[in-house]
This record gives sequence, structure tokens and C-alpha cells, in this order.
Amino acid sequence: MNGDPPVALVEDDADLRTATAQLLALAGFAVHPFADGATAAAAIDAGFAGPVVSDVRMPGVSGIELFRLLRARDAELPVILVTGHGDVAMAVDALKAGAWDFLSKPFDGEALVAAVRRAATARALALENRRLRAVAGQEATWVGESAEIARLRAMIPLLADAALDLVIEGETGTGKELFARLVHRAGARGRHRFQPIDCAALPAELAGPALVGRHGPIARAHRGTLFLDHLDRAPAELQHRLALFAERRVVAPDEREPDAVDVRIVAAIGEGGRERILPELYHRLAGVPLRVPPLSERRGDIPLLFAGFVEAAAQRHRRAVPALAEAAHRAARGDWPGNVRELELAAERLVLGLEPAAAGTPGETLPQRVEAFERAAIREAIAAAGGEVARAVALLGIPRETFYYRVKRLGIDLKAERRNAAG
Ligand SMILES: Nc1ncnc2c1ncn2[C@@H]1O[C@H](COP(=O)(O)OP(=O)(O)OP(=O)(O)O)[C@@H](O)[C@H]1O
Repeated sequence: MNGDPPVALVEDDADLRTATAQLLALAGFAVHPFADGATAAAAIDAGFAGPVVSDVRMPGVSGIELFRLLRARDAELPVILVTGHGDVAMAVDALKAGAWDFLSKPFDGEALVAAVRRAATARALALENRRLRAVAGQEATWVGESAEIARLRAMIPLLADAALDLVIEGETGTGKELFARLVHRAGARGRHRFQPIDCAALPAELAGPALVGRHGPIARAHRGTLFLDHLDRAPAELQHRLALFAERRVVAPDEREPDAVDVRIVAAIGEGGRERILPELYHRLAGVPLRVPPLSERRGDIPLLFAGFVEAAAQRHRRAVPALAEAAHRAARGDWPGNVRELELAAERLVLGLEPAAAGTPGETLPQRVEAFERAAIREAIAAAGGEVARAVALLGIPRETFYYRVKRLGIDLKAERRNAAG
């Protein structure tokens, strides 16, 4: 039974639980049965390899609450809700919030098995993608040659084992979480957990005292890193709780013997977000304040990032690397308000053929494609800067020497480009 795909089954009615477990076992699943939501919540971790089927109406933690808890832990974990008569509206809300599917009682056995099969396939794919991403080292590198990105890269080993909390400011999708993970991994904390908490969307049951409970998410981050995402969007009460934790560094603070917790706190905030954070919290955390600039301030990084993402997506989907020239040209001109994340998605769409095919020369090697891309980005910047080199350099976000070096290496006729741009 070891090789069977797992499924978690949460049902408080013992007869129904036994019958459903048998049905799923017959269909080839390794069933993990739970009699209540709390036990299930404690046992099902972010990496759980299969879907979760849960009754909605249960004493204690309801199916909907369980779903929200699990979703906060792993947004890609499929949860199928089984509803009784009056709960359909609730289940539809849960679907909107990202539940995988729902079935109403009494359900047809075949329908359940079919739903679980679909969810199991999706789960296996999601985990496989994660594994490939890790193998491809896609998460492991901090790509970019602009001065600011290079400076941040150089700081990773310096920050890794420093006893300092960090606040990372930057627009959406600029790489704040990636940077936090790289700092985590580079030091001794990397052997322990990197525990993200999305402060803008923390379910109420986790934002309360449970947050600093002995088995809560903060306690789990012991010796690792606590990543407070979107801290500037945390409600005031949550900020107070976090400020108290940042000061005392204990869980179960109201008990007689609170436990000391050793975590580095890394907070991510939007541009200008510090104004929305309680000053006492901000000052406690901003041991080293950092800022990741948006792509609009480092356009020179776009070609390299885009080419890397196309390559990684092609590997992941086992497809040929598409010709880049035209898509690269478009990317180099794009606005990218969603920053690196948006660029990554565009690369994914290109590889999957969802973007109009590029008219580049098939059979070009990756370096040739990157060069074509770079050439396009530089010419574009010179044109946009009206032929003024200083402005083009600023638009590209690369040092002046790098600009001249690349212009020469790529065989760009700078005089002609400037003439064209000025005219
Ligand atoms: N310099 C970089 N090199 C390689 N990949 C990057 C880089 N910066 C960001 N990425 C990738 O872009 C995506 C978005 O990055 P990330 O999630 O770290 O952004 P964020 O700033 O935390 O976003 P948000 O504020 O919206 O949560 C991720 O897939 C990340 O791996």
C-alpha cells in the first residue's frame, strides 16, 4: 500500500468514515482517516502528497475552518468539501476562496472517487513542479546585473548568520520573498524552517492567540526564519501581537512558563509601507532595512531574467526553448507592473504556446537568444532616451562601463543609434 497515492479523509461520523475510507481504498488510495478537524490540522503538513476530503459540519474545527488553515499552510493543497443539506451556500463561498471541489450528501461513490482522482493528479503535478523547480535551482539564484541587484546579492552571505532582523521593502513581485529565502538558506538557520505568514490574509483563528501558541506557526519557526509577508497590510491587532512577540521572543506569553523562541524575523512590505506599521514594531525589526527596486528602475535586468525563466519553463514542461527574439523584444519594452513575477508568467505562457509565437530564428542557441534580447533592450533604451547615453544607462539600470562594454560586444553602432533617436 506504500506506493498508493494518499488521501486524507476527515469525517466525524464513524460509520460514514469507515464506508468512505473503504470506497477510496478500493479505488487504490492510501487513506488517512481523521475523526475531527483539529487532529487533521495537526497531522496534514504543507508537503502532504494527496488531496484532503473533509466533511463541512463537524464539532470543533469545521471543514471550512480546516480548509482555511490548510490553505494558509499550502495554497496548492486540494481540499474537497462534503456538505450536508443547508451548507451549499457556504461551500460555494469556500470554492470561491480556493477549495478544490464540493460534493453534497448523500454523494455518489463514483463521483467522489472521480473528484479525488482529479485532485490527486493535480496534487502530484504541483509537487512535481516544486521538485523540478528546486532541482533546476530556479529558486536558488538571484539573477540580475544591475547595481542594486548585485549589491543585494553580495549582502546575502553577510546577512546569513548576522543576528539581525530584516525589513525588505519593494513593489509586488520584485523578489522580496526570494531574497528572504536565499538569506535563510545561506546560514545556519537554513537547516530549520522558513515559515511564511501572510499578514494580509491570515485567517482569524490563526491571527489571535493561536499565533503565539505553543504549537502555532511562530513556535514551528524555532531556530529558523519567520517571514512576515505583507506586514504593512496587517490589521492593527495583529501588529500589536507581533510587536509584543518581537520584543519578548516567547510563545505562550500568558502562561506561567512561556517558551523562548529563537527566530530571525524578516518582514516584507510594499513601497512606502513603513508608514503603515506601528513604529515600535518597525524599529524593532528594521535592523537592516533593504529595498528591492522594481523592474522599471533596472530595465537592463529584463533580458537576462526573461531568458532564464523561458529556459526554466521549457525544462519544467519538457518543451523546446522557443525562439526568443521577438518575445524578448516585446519584454524589453514592456512595463511589467507585476515586476519579476509577471515576467516569469509571460515566459511560462510563451513556452506553453499561449503567447503569439516568436518570429525569431529557430535553432539559435541560448546565448545567441540572450544576445538578441540584450541588443533589442539596449537599442530600445537609447531610442527612449532620445539618444542621451546617461539617460539610456539609467533606464537600463546598469553601470555606465557595462553599457559601453555591451554596446561594443554586441556590435551596436552607437553613433547611428543616437542619430536615429535624436532625429
Ligand atoms: N532576482 C531574481 N532572480 C530570479 N528570480 C526572481 C528574482 N526576483 C524575483 N524572482 C522570482 O519572481 C517571483 C516573484 O518573487 P517574490 O515572490 O519573491 O516577490 P515578492 O516581492 O515577495 O512579491 P509579493 O510582494 O507580491 O509577495 C518568484 O517566482 C521569484 O522566484
